[in-house]
Amino acid sequence: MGTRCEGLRDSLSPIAYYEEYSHFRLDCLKIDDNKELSMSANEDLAKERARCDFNVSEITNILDGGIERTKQRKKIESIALSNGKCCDVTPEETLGPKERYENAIRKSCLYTKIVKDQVLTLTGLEVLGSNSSVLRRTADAFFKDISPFLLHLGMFVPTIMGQGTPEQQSYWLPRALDFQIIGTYAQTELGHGTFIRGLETTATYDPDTEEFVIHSPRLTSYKWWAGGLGKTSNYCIVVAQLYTQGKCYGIHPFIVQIRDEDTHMPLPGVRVGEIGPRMGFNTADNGFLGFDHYRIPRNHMLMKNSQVLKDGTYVKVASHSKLTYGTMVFVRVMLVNEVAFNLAKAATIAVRYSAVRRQSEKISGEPEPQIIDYVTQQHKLFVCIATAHALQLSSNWLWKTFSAVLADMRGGNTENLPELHALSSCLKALSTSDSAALIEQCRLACGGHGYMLSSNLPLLYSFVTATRTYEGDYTVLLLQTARFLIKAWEQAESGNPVTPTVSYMEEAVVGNKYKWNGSAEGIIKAAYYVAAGKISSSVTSIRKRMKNGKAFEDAWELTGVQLVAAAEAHCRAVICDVYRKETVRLTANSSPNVKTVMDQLNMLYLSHWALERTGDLLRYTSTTEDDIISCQQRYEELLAAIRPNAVGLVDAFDFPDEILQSTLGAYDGRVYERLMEEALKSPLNAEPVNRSFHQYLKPLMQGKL
Ligand SMILES: CCCCCCC/C=C/C(=O)SCCNC(=O)CCNC(=O)[C@H](O)C(C)(C)COP(=O)(O)OP(=O)(O)OC[C@H]1O[C@@H](n2cnc3c(N)ncnc32)[C@H](O)[C@@H]1OP(=O)(O)O
Ligand SMILES: Cc1cc2nc3c(=O)[nH]c(=O)nc-3n(C[C@H](O)[C@H](O)[C@H](O)COP(=O)(O)OP(=O)(O)OC[C@H]3O[C@@H](n4cnc5c(N)ncnc54)[C@H](O)[C@@H]3O)c2cc1C
Repeated sequence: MGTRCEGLRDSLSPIAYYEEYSHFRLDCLKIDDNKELSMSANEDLAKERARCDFNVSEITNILDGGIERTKQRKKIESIALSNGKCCDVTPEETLGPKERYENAIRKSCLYTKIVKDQVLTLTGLEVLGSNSSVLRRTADAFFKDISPFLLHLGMFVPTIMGQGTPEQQSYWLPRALDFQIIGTYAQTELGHGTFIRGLETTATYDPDTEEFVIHSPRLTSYKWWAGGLGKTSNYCIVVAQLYTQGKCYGIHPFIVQIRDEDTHMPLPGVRVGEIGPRMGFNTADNGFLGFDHYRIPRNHMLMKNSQVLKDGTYVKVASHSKLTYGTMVFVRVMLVNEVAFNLAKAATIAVRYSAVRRQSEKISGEPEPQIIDYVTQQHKLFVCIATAHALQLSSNWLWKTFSAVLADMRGGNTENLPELHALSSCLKALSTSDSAALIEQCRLACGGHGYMLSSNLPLLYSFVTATRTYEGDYTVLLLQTARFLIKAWEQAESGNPVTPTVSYMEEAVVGNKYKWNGSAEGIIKAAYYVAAGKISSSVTSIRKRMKNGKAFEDAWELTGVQLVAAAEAHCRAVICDVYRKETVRLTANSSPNVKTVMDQLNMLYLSHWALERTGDLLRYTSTTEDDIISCQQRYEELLAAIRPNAVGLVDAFDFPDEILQSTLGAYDGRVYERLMEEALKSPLNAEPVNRSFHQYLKPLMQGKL
């Protein structure tokens, strides 16, 4: 295709060039007829699939959580995709902000109707809970960016379920699940996101009318950011400082109607709008919201964990003061799965493209190699596949832990909540941070074409990098985990029992140095020793600072960098451990080749992180330089071993093209054809000469401006 353009620009006048160009456009569109560029799949990809030595669907089933889950997912996908209305004729990224939003609403309604009429009847509510990733995955066939309804099912409904009394649930849930009302979660304000005890919106109880008066006392108290708030939602959860009988009881959740159910006009006393263009999330109408002494009925306070009686008496029901934060914990757990899924998409795009793309010469005069044959490319990409597995399996494990703690709490036992909070915080922080960095690595691995929006890599990045910030910023959440770790260390030091995920401390407090052994179990143990070493160093620093006269808070603050590193190391060890154990468990009955390739990926992940942290290994364990050299050698052997199966491994993620939405990553590998097809949809190609030529360019070029 390149040869058709060569020299055109040099030999033709601009107008002739455009004329020639528009002719060229038609030629391109005729490519299918004259077979100059084939419609058939790329040959290199076909060869890659032929050389794959394991059964791809076996790994698909493992990742889905079993063969039945795969069948159900495929059924749901086929229902959604067979509808045929999910694809945009005009790429959504080429639309203006209003059209983009309107198109997103059109598709959200269409998708919701399919889910309500066809999916829920098939699966029941399970698809909204433990199996919700199926719906999330299918939704990506409809939205390249984000649905304005994301927060409705993602946070509004879960908050009612987690914070509402049974009566409140039976009133609100049927309306919400039937989409008679659409809601969001408005917690963050202009002035405060992280420090939620500092929120400024007030909810003051008036016993005379049995109402709460919701008020935004100043600009910084305006709600800011909630997805779907700007234009879509007519209800929302508002998190506000509760005042009753002259006393403030801290933040509580309220259900607040903000728009008329019929006209959709904002109600009197409510000021609502959209916050303006963002790095991503541009179809999600993130909004602002302010209240002017706006009244809501008393029973719109979500009262499962605490209540305000008719006379204004405050009653604490819950046994743990942080249960109001429950929705955040739930979403943090969900996000680990969410980013694993997006990283798997990026890896699929980059690996397939790297099998199609040929560049440079390894040996003079030889054909250009597929770029996936460069070991540096393998180094960039295979860790992405392995990390997607690691995070997917960790997310399944975290979900099980979450469900168990939730079941305990239903029986009034909150004993394991601190451990769940520490785990969900650090796993959310690390999974989002790793995924964002690796999606960007995938984009870079695709060279210039990765920069095209049609590759889908930039949008995946803009979405996933936001997950590192929202639902608790990376640093802030790791510091939460660090609080738990420091306390656990002190417990272990004094010989008291500690909870399962920190049991490694019991051995480490004795002060042994771990001797490296290159097995999977050995690397995991070394990772735990690194975590223990960093926690111990942090404790020593805090104590030293306190000994020198600092208050605990100051000593803690000054040790912040070490504390974050300690929490990161702890979380990395947990991921390595869970990934290993789950791989062994899930492949126990697999065919030998599946076992081998899953083991290779797992070892690759472990060796990768060992090599990334050689300084820590040398400092906190008895690892030697020779050990590092042999680890590096093993890592390079693993790259070579995985190479023939790389395309098979990303095929196992089983993304239909409609969900992947990428010119570079489609199953058939027709990369260049798709790039050109998408380019031709650019609004700038609708006419040969843009009017700005006559208005500005021509006068400039002819000296008449
Ligand atoms: C797939 C669905 C996609 C949905 C899309 C979502 C779009 C985005 C939505 C949002 O972003 S919504 C807004 C989310 N906002 C946040 O996440 C705010 C982050 N901040 C916090 O969570 C908290 O403020 C804080 C950082 C945890 C601090 O809270 P606080 O100041 O109240 O506590 P501390 O004094 O630091 O700690 C006291 C004590 O409480 C324990 N703790 C804190 N949080 C929890 C919890 N969630 N559960 C259990 N325990 C908790 C903490 O560990 C301390 O314990 P001790 O050390 O004293 O024992
Ligand atoms: C795309 C997107 C969607 C969102 N959707 C919603 C939504 O639907 N509903 C909602 O309520 N909110 C939403 N948010 C808001 C989000 O939850 C907050 O932005 C997030 O919790 C971070 O808070 P912040 O913006 O106040 O950052 P800040 O707290 O101001 O953080 C700024 C910097 O200060 C550092 N910092 C802050 N506190 C500390 C500390 N104690 N110790 C050390 N460092 C600290 C942070 O690490 C960070 O580097 C959304 C945000 C985004 C980007």
